Amino acid sequence: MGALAESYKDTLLEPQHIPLDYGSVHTLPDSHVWLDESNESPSGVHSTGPPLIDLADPDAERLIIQACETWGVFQLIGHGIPTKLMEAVQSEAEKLFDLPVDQKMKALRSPGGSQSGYGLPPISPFFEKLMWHEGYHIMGSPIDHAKLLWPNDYQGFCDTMVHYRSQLKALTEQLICIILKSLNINPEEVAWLKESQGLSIGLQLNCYPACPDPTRAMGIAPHTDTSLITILQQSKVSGLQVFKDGAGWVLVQPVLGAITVNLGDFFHILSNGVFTTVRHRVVATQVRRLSFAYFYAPPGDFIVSPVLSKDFGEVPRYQTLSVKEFVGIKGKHFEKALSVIQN
Ligand SMILES: C=C1C[C@]23C[C@H]1CC[C@H]2[C@@]12CCC[C@@](C)(C(=O)O1)[C@H]2[C@@H]3C(=O)O
Ligand SMILES: O=C(O)CCC(=O)C(=O)O
Ligand SMILES: [Fe+2]
Repeated sequence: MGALAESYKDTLLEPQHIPLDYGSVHTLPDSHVWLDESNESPSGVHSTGPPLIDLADPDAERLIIQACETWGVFQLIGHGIPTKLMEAVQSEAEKLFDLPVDQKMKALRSPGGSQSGYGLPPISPFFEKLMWHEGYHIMGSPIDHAKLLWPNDYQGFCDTMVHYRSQLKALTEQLICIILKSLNINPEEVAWLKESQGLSIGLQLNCYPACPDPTRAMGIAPHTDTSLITILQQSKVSGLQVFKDGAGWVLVQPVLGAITVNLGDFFHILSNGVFTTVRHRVVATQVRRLSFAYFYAPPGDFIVSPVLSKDFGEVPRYQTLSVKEFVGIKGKHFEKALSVIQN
């Protein structure tokens, strides 16, 4: 199923690491109070956000590379993902998160197992407080878990998710080719791009329930993605913020029909630190917000080695290691993982 299935597999999920029955909670419990960390730099919210790029623009490739260097995130239109499909994913996910909590608990992610299923973000054990979040992760076939949720009516959900995943795969690989070429790597020579064998692909459905006290809660704590790139579909409700040096936390304002593209840790290492692995978080909101994140990483045995050149530097800033090894280091050291492998 790929190396990402092993992410955070040794982080200890305690009994409290299960989502609350959010519908029945009307004040923020102490377990979920992050004080005003989620509000630490309100000024940043007013800065201009990451660029909006049209993939059909003749200049798109240059703009994408520029965004990889400066922001590590951009919004994309002209991406070819059908609006109908994006809407279908939204409505299937709504149907899922609308289920009574007892029903959702039947598909609870099992500790030590693969990442699939219902639960809090796997990074939860790194924090003292809990996030105002419930998620559902799909890795490999969605059928087994969906059957637990809807014993007689799982096909529509599964077909939609599988169709969405395959459309996103094609788009993701198109973007990866553009970025690899800028690193002087010939995509034709990258075996996993041609054969798709052993790739790590995960589709995470995120739900941030309506929060009674959003400024003191946290949707998803700051993190970088353990991926090459992540494709994110935000709903109309804003909440995603990215950290930009000099500006602080900057809102990624949802744009109708656009998708958000994040660079993850592996492109940062491959580019010898020139492309940004964007640190981001999600603030809690007064109204429910859904988002869908598609994570793409190379096979576990792929060796990630910084590209060296005049443009990317002649001295490697990071150690060479396999995807699997980095996933292990991330699971242990989380936000410090990149500094652990720094030369
Ligand atoms: C495919 C992936 C990427 C994972 C690990 C594995 C399965 C779940 C993903 C997320 C989804 C929610 C945020 C995050 C930070 C988390 O807690 O779980 C992500 C994490 C990562 O990007 O590291
Ligand atoms: O909800 C969002 O906009 C972002 C979610 C996210 O960062 C993730 O799933 O890794
Ligand atoms: Fe993320």
